[in-house]
Amino acid sequence: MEKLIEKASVLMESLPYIQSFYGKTIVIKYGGNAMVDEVLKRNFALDIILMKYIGINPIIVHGGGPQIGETLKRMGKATEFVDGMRVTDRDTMSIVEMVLVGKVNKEIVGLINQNGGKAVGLSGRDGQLIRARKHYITKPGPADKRPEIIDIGMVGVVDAINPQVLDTLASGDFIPVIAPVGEGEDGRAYNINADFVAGSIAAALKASKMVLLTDIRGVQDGEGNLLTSLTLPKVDSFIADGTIHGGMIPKVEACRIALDGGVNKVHIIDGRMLHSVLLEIFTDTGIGTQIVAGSPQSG
Ligand SMILES: Nc1ncnc2c1ncn2[C@@H]1O[C@H](COP(=O)(O)OP(=O)(O)O)[C@@H](O)[C@H]1O
Ligand SMILES: CC(=O)N[C@@H](CCC(=O)OP(=O)(O)O)C(=O)O
Repeated sequence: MEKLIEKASVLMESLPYIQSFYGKTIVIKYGGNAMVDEVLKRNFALDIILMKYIGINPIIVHGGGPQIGETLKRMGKATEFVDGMRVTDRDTMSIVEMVLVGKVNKEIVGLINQNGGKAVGLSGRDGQLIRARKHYITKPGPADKRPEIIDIGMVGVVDAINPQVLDTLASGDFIPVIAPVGEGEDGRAYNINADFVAGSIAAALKASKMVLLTDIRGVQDGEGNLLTSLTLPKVDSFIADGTIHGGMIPKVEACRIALDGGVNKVHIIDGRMLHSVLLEIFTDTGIGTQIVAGSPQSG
């Protein structure tokens, strides 16, 4: 009996959160490194279905970096990253699109639909959802020289988001699942880091929350301690001293884009933990790292 009462109190703990998120949009970025095994993937799908059934509007943006890497390796194609971005020549771009749109996207859509949800897969090229422009990396040159500009091929940054297609899907009770491929003015496909896509979509929709699922507990300090809350000025100093590096940089930058765009709350959490999305959204304690705007003084 006590166990049953315990169950009821767990449900009750979620009531204020269900009330406050009812009818609201939450953008969830599902990183390729968090798609570890079949049980995790199925439970991620179930979490999203539950959110939808209780009246939240979840929007999924997925990655697939490791999955792209595996396919490129099988095809004997080398891959290189500059500042966390995959150098993407024309051949690589068609493989990126094939893996993200044709494989990873369809797998997530399939899992949600098999378990009773209504998911629709999209790439940023569908319904002009993501307009991209070419991304160049700029490195400071020697004191008296101009900065060095590095061309990394068909890598894009988000130029504009057209949320019309997402609004249409939400009004039909569908769950949009978005692959991070955008289309340029030249009509070509561009490979965009999925964190940036999530941040830009959350900002365009003025989402109530954005949650980035990754393969680590959250942002850690130099000693490896989990930081439960972090301000943007502190993020800047952690990037400057190298505490935040590699794949964590696009995540915190995506949080900045979302916060600047009016998103209320942004979180980086461990997607390898079962039901991590639900724990973040529906419990008093939450998990992972919350990033807040903060003032330069507040650290
Ligand atoms: N300060 C930091 N705190 C936590 N992780 C960090 C930090 N700096 C760099 N990282 C790295 O960022 C990684 C997450 O980025 P990434 O592997 O690109 O994830 P995803 O595939 O989910 O997008 C972590 O596994 C970790 O190695
Ligand atoms: C430009 C760039 O690097 N794009 C990424 C897109 C996929 C992605 O972001 O996947 P994760 O979230 O799983 O890392 C890539 O090619 O790997």
